[in-house]
Amino acid sequence: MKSLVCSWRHSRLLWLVTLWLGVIFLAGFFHMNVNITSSYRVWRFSTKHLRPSYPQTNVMFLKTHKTASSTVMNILFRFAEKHNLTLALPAGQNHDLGYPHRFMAQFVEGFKTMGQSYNIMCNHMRFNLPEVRKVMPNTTTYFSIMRNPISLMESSYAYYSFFTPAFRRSKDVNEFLASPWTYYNMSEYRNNVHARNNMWYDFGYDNNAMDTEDYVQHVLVEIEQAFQLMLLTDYFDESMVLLKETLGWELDDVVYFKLNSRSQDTIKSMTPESKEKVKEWCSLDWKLYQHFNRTFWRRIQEIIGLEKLDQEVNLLRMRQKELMELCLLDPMPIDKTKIKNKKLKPFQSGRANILGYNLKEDMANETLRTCLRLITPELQYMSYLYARQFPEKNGKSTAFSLWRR
Ligand SMILES: Nc1ncnc2c1ncn2[C@@H]1O[C@H](COP(=O)(O)OS(=O)(=O)O)[C@@H](OP(=O)(O)O)[C@H]1O
Repeated sequence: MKSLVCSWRHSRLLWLVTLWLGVIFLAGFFHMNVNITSSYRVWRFSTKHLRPSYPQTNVMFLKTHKTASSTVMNILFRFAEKHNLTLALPAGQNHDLGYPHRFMAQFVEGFKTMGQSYNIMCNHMRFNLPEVRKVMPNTTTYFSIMRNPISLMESSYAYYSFFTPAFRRSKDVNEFLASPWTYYNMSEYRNNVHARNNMWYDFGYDNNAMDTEDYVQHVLVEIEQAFQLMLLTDYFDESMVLLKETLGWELDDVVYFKLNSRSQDTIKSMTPESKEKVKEWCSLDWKLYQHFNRTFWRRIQEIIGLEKLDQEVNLLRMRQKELMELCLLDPMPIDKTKIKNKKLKPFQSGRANILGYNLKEDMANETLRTCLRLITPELQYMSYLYARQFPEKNGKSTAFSLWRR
């Protein structure tokens, strides 16, 4: 009897131990599963950093203001033409996607009938992810560009000197920055977006918000989740190499001529005090820029490393030089008054004297097309592409028959 009880106790103990081991095993399994899932996420994320095996054609570029974004836009327009892609262009006579209002899907020409069948979106907008997602396919790569807020402020001041009330009231950028609250009125909110934390605003956030650690952290995380790549104006050529690698594009796809640049006499030198003041006055942009400057260089290390980056940048510059020699009459961008073909004059604004180009004469047809695409200012290029994509609609007011000769 004792042995029976004993063996019964034994088997109960055995059963309990088995159950216990089972529980530990299952817990371990689930724990491992969680780890597998999270490392899978990390793995999946990091494969995004590898060069895709075929060129990505679904691309959303948030065109921030005064950040070399028109040069990037020209690259995207040329790529769209080369691959016969569909652009998400501003509806009707508009030249941007509803800026300074938050983007809405209906700001895109043809959205109601075309739904998510666009490939490239790159006009100015105030970013609004849920609405952008209604227009762009799920496979879209999102990227944008940021500039050091100090030089950005100087550029914005010149370009928006008449448009932005805070700038209009001050004599120059140094006077404005010496006492910004004297000129900046919160009630003129939307007209003043270029005067304070303009990048923060373009990404869809409140450019007058309180700069607190939690808030900034929250926004940085949101932007990182929405955008796969952040470029830097201040390292434009390095950015082009990174863009080409991220999208699986060719070198020629990202070769460019600098667009929307200013004459030297409209560039104001900023005092050391003004430069320091920008970091405080635009502290949200300053933090944004610092953060994405760090992620930019980390990404360079991950994808190509500094040595290969140098080689690629050299190749890009050599090809750029080659094309400049092939296409351009003058070795540098020229004053607007010297542009022979008035249809190629870039849009002028404020105190900025925006430069342009003259093409060499007597080029063969195909070369002429290549060169024209490289120097065509954004409004003219957009009008041309709009007319091509929507031949049944009235063209945009700046429509030129550049390619019909
Ligand atoms: N490749 C390259 N590298 C560095 N900087 C460049 C490049 N292309 C354009 N730019 C400079 O970008 C400024 C114009 O920016 P945007 O085209 O974004 O302006 S706009 O918002 O579309 O009006 C304008 O800056 P400022 O000259 O300081 O005003 C351009 O000179």
